Amino acid sequence: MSRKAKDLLRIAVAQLNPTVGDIAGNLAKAREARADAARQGADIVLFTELFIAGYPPEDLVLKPAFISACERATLDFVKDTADGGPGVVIGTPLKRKSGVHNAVVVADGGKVLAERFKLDLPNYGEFDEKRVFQAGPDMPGPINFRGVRIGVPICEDIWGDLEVCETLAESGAEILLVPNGSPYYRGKVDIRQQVVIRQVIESGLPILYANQLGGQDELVFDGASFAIQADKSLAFQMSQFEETLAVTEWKRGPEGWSCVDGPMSRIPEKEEADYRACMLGLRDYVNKNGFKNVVLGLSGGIDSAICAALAVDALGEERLRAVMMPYKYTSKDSLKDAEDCARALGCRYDIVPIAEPVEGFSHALSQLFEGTGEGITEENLQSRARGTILMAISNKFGSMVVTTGNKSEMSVGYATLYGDMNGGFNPIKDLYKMQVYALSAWRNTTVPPGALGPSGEVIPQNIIDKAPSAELRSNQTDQDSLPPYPVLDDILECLVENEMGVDEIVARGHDRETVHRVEHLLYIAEYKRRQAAPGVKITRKNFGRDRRYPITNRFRDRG
Ligand SMILES: Nc1ncnc2c1ncn2[C@@H]1O[C@H](COP(=O)(O)OP(=O)(O)OC[C@H]2O[C@@H]([n+]3cccc(C(=O)O)c3)[C@H](O)[C@@H]2O)[C@@H](O)[C@H]1O
Ligand SMILES: Nc1ncnc2c1ncn2[C@@H]1O[C@H](COP(=O)(O)OP(=O)(O)OP(=O)(O)O)[C@@H](O)[C@H]1O
Ligand SMILES: NC(=O)CC[C@H](N)C(=O)O
Repeated sequence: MSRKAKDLLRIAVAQLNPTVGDIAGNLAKAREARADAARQGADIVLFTELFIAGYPPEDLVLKPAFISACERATLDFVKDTADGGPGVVIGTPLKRKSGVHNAVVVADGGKVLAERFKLDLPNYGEFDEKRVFQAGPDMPGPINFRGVRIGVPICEDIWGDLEVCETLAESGAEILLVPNGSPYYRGKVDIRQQVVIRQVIESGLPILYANQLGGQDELVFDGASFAIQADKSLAFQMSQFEETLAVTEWKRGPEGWSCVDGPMSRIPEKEEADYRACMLGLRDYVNKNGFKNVVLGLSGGIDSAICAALAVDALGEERLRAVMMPYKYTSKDSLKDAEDCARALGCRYDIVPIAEPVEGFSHALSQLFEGTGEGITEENLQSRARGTILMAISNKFGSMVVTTGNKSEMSVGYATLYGDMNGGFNPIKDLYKMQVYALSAWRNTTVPPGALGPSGEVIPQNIIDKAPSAELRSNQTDQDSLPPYPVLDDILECLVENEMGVDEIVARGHDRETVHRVEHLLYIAEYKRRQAAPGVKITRKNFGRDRRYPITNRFRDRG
């Protein structure tokens, strides 16, 4: 085993997929990774933020039993390092006199070399760390690891203004190892690199950034760990969306440490990245919650088609059951498109007509509803019959219902509560309709790495080309009720992601009345979103923790 580490250091980066709360499983994963790193001659293994607990543990941190179990597992892992193999930098919550901390333990030779506490607790967007953790009381100093002074800032410590990296450099650190739990949103890889480059400039030190992998409820941790040399160049790049361990080699020269060997993986472009995030988020939600398979309503429309493709890619064709539930408004085209889609994907396809349940409800209500005209109530009964059938299949076979509302629909409430909104998880909840089209067209030409589905046109072109329709009455299209999707999506992005004012949106060329209407629909659909299934976060601002609007809300922007 290499002990000559003064001028040469082999650092293994464990970009692994822990499960929140599975302390024993996470410890086993850490052990396996360390054994692998040892075989590859590593001196030290860098794990990601709170690896033993899984990130983010949220209010589990408030449970003393959870905290002590994490510390016990961490100390077991520390003992392992007595074998003379690699040392470790491992994240765990720790309760100390100063409170419960988001911490890192650095260990070698069977002993704890140092504990470090996160100073900057993120408390915005999806993060709530001030709720459960105490910030570290002191600026951290470097840790002597086999003669090398390493600094260990923890995730947000490199994002804020606390100058943790600079202070570490001033107190003699030679290299910075940063464990992260940094969730995906579109374009995040570039943002992280800019953040790290800024810290490299301020500290003059090379920075190794290790990120978690995997889905955790609404969040997807995309890995893509990397390092930036002291000269600001990219030293190595690990793959995105893949669980992997890489051993990197670092040399000490007259100018300090530099990375001389490490992987240089490709980072996917926009559509591929979003698609793979949705796929990984769905896969981990289903697997980590113990579902053997999933079920969805396949209508012949684009939303359910892309969800079916994502489910097959995430889980394999044998784990998806697609159900067409026709009624008198279902067109021949829809029947054919749904069947073609299921056939192209190779999944199970069943047809369960809903005429009987819908007419049964109508019959049961006929006296009560006497003298009223037909309208949205009758339309929603179709949707609720479908939702009930899917939940029955779920109960009978243990399949989780995948729900299929895109972000445009979820924004304006264009979905039926206890109907098509039924379901456990929504892989496209944070994709606007136009993005659903873009990703569908992209998937028809490309099978992403890690996808279990087939190649070719898995979403029949007719589904992409035809006008979207809920088919709840004759000749209905979405555009009867909503502005054209390119217009709607742009207005929504302005309102939701950018919090823009109505005047500003109108100045982009939108009709004022349309903007007011969309704003109103967005506000009055809050009650639906509060009852909606969770789904994968893809944008900077999703409808989960990122956006917390009141349901009861009379504010309207009238300039
Ligand atoms: N602030 C509030 N807090 C709590 N509850 C509130 C509420 N406002 C209304 N409600 C309740 O919500 C009910 C209305 O919501 P809901 O029953 O969902 O019905 P609603 O939103 O009126 O209608 C569903 C809409 O989704 C559209 N759509 C589009 C695409 C597909 C599908 C499909 O189903 O396949 C449907 C459909 O065309 C229609 O415009 C009210 O009757 C009231 O009980
Ligand atoms: N005939 C049907 N058979 C099975 N499921 C259906 C049927 N109609 C609607 N659904 C379910 O309800 C969901 C909502 O319908 P919606 O019309 O919004 O989406 P879509 O049909 O997938 O796409 P599009 O809006 O492009 O037509 C569908 O995605 C599907 O899961
Ligand atoms: N876990 C953290 O502290 C992450 C915060 C950081 N801003 C990120 O998104 O990467």
